Amino acid sequence: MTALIFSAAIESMRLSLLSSALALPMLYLFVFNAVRAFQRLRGEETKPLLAPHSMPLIGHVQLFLAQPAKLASVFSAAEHSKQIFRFKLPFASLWFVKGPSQIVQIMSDSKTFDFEPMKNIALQRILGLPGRIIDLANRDDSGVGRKPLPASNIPHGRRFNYLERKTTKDFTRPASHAAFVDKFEANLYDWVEKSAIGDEWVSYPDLYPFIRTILFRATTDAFYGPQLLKSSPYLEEDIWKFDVNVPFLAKGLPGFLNRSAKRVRHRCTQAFRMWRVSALQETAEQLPEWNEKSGLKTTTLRKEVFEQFEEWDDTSCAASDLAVLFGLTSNSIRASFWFFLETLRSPDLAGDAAREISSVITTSETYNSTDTAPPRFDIKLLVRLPLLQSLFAETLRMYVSVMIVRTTRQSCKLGDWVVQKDQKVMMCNYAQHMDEKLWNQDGSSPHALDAFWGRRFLSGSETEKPDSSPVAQMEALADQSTPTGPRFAGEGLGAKFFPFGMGERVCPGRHFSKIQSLLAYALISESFDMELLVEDGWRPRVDWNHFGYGTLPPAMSTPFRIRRKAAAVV
Ligand code: HEM
Repeated sequence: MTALIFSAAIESMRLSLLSSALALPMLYLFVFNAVRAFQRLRGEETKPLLAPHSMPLIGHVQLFLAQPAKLASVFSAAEHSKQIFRFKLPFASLWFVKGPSQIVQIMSDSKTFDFEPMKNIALQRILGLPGRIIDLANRDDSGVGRKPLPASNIPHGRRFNYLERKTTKDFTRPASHAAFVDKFEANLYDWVEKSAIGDEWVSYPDLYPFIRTILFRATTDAFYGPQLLKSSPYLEEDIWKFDVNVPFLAKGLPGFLNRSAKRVRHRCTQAFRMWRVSALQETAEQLPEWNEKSGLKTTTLRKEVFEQFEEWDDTSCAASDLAVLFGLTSNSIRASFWFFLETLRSPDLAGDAAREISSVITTSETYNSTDTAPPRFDIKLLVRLPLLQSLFAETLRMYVSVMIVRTTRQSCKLGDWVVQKDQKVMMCNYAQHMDEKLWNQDGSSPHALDAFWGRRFLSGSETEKPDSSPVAQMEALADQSTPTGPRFAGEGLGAKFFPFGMGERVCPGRHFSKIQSLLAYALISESFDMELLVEDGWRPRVDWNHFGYGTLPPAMSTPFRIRRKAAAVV
């Protein structure tokens, strides 16, 4: 009996303990739901909707680390009218911004939305720079504008982010850019003239490495001068190995999972270390815009900035040079590959592109292997040709994917939401470029966004009704050079189309990138016949492992054949 009473007492104690243990979370849940319901009623919910595919405990980790194609489709499918979604990652939540006006707000307000996460991914993870340099960059809260941000106390000489960026961007100064383009053009012509390809067809297994080699050498020699690749001929191969490893490095995964990633990065850095010793001897003041030893002035200006900061040693400077070479070549050369591929795939586009190109040739002879030089182009007019610009823009729309991340420096309002300080927000240009509701509002366009349509960025073309709005008529009157015919309409599209980012951090290489693709296509297609050896309509799959890190590379080879154009019959 006693035992029964005792066990009944124990049972009742257990139940009361259990119920009080349950009561607390239930009370919490009740209060939480009541607060949320109240906030919802007042339109003040504190967190945006969770994105799909979150898993218990690990949230969206798997999606970000191992399912890039699925991530791309989640980004693209998210409705922009809902503005913001939330991804759960360990120790952090990431707000993914889809609303066009919120994207414009973030990109144009660098006082509130700090570039720091992008810098940290690049310096710490991708380049593996030591902590003292990351601290230097992170302690500098003065922004990258000429005027430091009002809240900052950093002395001018310690404004590392501003000084480094200013000297790197020196290549966009008109005189420097002109020297860069001149050299790039000369290097391309040199390749055309010296190439062993004759007037018999030669087959190649893959168009991507073919274009890559031509453009990598022409671009790198133009920026750094020819000494860099001469002293380290293996750098070209290594940089593309490094390129393959960038997604791995950027994710911050443990090194033992991929030992070759750091090895290749080390070899690339060593190449720059060697080059710096012999190339960067003079002061920028003594140098012309371009010289054989160190290329553009920017390479020496950057060295001079690094010398002002004791945190930077030789290896770190060399790693930073590697970052510039990577920025200069990776995204834009891949874009050039897709430009060639998509244009050559369509006889209709290739034919119209050839007609446009012939209108900006400045030399009269048609090129052939024996008696005349390759044609010359008016580059200023070339980059304004409507169809060529549309082809380039459509290439970027289809193949560029950059995850752009910022952190809030202070709490602020973003659309319907209040964002707390230190919240990471992310946008992805690919998600906007593939959003049917943004591009095809009334659902009437026959041109799906997952198919390349080279005339998408033309207005007033035969494929579209001419734009007869008063604004279009005013523009046509003002632009006497193209009074009729299609016009390029790919600028000022805001958050619908921003392959190069926007605002203060817009890509400084965007003009060069366009020149690179258009000039390379014009010169090579005018000098050689090229044919893809693939079935009609075929195109290589993209390599989704690079989703979010720039222009997507192809995951398959594209065989093709090429021969020098036959002599013109006079
Ligand atoms: C198709 C080619 C390219 C694409 C799609 C591309 C894309 C981008 C994007 C989206 C950003 C902005 C990132 C952000 O806002 O967080 C950026 C920044 C940058 N890009 Fe490019 N880029 C290309 C070519 C180039 C080239 C040729 C260079 C030449 C050096 C270059 C150098 C840079 C640099 C230095 C920055 C950082 C700017 C800063 O610190 O404010 N890019 N790029």
